[in-house]
Amino acid sequence: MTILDGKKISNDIKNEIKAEVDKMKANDEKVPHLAAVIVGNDGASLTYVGSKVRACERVGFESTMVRLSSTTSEIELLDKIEELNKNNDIDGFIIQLPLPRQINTQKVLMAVDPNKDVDGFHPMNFGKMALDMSTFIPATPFGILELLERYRVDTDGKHTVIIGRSHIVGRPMSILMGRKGFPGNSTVTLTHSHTKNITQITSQADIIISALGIPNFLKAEMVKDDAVIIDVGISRVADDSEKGYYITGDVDFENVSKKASFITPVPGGVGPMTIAMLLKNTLLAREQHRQENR
Ligand SMILES: Nc1nc(=O)c2c([nH]1)NC[C@@H]1CN(c3ccc(C(=O)N[C@@H](CCC(=O)O)C(=O)O)cc3)C=[N+]21
Repeated sequence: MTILDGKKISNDIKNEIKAEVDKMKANDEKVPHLAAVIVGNDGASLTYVGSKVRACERVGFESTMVRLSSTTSEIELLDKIEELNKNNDIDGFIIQLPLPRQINTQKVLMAVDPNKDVDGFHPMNFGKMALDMSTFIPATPFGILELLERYRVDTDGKHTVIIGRSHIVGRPMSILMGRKGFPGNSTVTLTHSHTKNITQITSQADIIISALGIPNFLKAEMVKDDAVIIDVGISRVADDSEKGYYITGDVDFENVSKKASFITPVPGGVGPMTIAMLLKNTLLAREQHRQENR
């Protein structure tokens, strides 16, 4: 059994990006600039955005955190997005999800300039991804592909079962794993809350990608020998530690890891990869903007 070490790989990627940024600096070129918009003060969201900003600093990117109150109206957020769209200094930006109830998420994601949409959530970019055109691939799916690639996990002709059909992970992942190429060429089954007999389906999977958010959902009995297990779940479970919680995935790691050929841990698996790939998309955005001379 091999642990897919997202912490290590994300560090390697950050070092590669930093080397690119150092070259830009040596040539007196503008470095990539990422902005992150956060509405409200949900603890988990703040932690993630904080990690993104710190990652920018680590690789030498400029970063801007835009904090808006939880009572921000949709119009106010759309105005902010327009400002970021027009600001030539910003190469890419993200709107941290979930958004408060008064704001229509679809409307907001459509307002982001597709050329700055480093999350890859705009329908134009999602469509390009589905059509194999070059675009920003959403950071979490992109991170999973990168892990599979760097560990040379064979996906060709394999049966990949995805648990969860979210717009951010499950749905794009189902498209990416079925695309031509490597990683890809899988036969994909997308399962969700209305799926019947899920154990029967997961038991036949060569690769399982779980993006559900239910601790200990995937148990050893649901997995065949030598399966590849990608755990995208991140749940906070209350405990009496200093933090007041611990982080766990969807997978019963202790027992499932005994059967798996490859498995991602939580923390230290897909999470850190998400951050690294957001940086990679921002670098890509800068390169595109440089070619347009700005
Ligand atoms: N517009 C938008 N883009 C996102 O990419 C986005 C989002 N909204 N909303 C929420 C999810 C979640 N997400 C994570 C990023 C890093 C870790 C991460 O670094 N996890 C660490 C542990 C972090 C901890 O200790 O809490 C790990 O797994 O090792 C996790 C989750 C990005 N998301």
